[in-house]
Amino acid sequence: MSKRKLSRQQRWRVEKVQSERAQRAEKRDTQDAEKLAAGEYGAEQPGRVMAHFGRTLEVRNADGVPVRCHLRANLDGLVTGDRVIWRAGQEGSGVVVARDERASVLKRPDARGLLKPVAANIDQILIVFAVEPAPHPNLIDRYLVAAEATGIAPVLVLNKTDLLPDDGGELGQLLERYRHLGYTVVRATTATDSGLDALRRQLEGRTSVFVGQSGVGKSSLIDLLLPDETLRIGALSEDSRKGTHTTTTARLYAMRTDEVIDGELIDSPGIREFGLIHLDEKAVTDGFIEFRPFIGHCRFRDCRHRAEPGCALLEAVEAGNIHPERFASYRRIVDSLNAEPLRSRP
Ligand SMILES: Nc1nc2c(ncn2[C@@H]2O[C@H](COP(=O)(O)OP(=O)(O)OP(=O)(O)O)[C@@H](O)[C@H]2O)c(=O)[nH]1
Ligand SMILES: [Zn+2]
Repeated sequence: MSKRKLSRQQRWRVEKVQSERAQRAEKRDTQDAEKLAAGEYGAEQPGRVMAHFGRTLEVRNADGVPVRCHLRANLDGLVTGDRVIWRAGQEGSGVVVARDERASVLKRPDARGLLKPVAANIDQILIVFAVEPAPHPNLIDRYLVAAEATGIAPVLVLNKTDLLPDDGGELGQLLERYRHLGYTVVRATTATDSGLDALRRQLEGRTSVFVGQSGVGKSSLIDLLLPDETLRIGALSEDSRKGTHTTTTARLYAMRTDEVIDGELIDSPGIREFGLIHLDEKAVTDGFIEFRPFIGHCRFRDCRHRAEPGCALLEAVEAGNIHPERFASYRRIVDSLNAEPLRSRP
């Protein structure tokens, strides 16, 4: 039912229910504090947030078992991937009492365009490309720049290598260029049994997210990496029954071999759509990692690296130290930011 169609009385009831709910939550928090003081909770132990639904969290304990927890009143803004300290209560639930320092945070714009953390402690962003659909020339650079701005290491994953010509084709050469820049490049295919071996090695011991254009095979890869698919989908549909936003809630999944966790994925539709919005010109320049030795060496301090005399970047392109296609790509990305001021505004 649309909100506009609610009668005044219905609206009043909705507000009443909401305020009662808020009061109950507040009361629960007070009770928690009392229980904590009274020693009704177990010892402090480490855990990791697998998912969050308002003030309820799913926290994975040290043995990898999920526990429903709620938040202590003074803790707010926990996100999937956060490492926390929690204490077990009765009936298999618990309370989160503290959050560890975050090693990294992935942010996304909310409905109003404000950047909000959606996941924490991610070790690498896997940028997935495919032989088919072939990436648009600037696309890899756009993803790399966006990843560099987060401080989280990007990894290029070329998927569908079964479709690659024997000589590797243009795409093979392109990826060599990125490897030369220092980026990790991994090849994958879901078409053969050993097609994910290199990818699995790259995922081992790390927390990763998959991003990339539609159709490159993210779902196919994730489904193979997390074969317990019913569990995964089951968890998602359970969330939607409770009325939480499955489209925005990120979830942490453990990849296991013989019950041992050997890597973790954080996934949500929003994270998969990760892209270049919200960057300014400086962030784009900084995101081209091979530019770094030359930044600050232009004759003019406010050089925009267009046609200025004594531009260290242009000279580096001339000298063959910056690939002309990367530089052209840089230009195009900066121009697109200027052309879309609304999208680049935080
Ligand atoms: N030949 C080949 N096809 C693949 C491979 N991996 C995935 N595909 C196919 O590519 C198509 C798209 O795969 P998806 O997994 O849906 O891609 P996605 O990135 O999740 O796409 P969105 O959900 O739109 O973001 C499907 O038809 C897959 O079967 C591969 O390694 N080789
Ligand atoms: Zn310059």
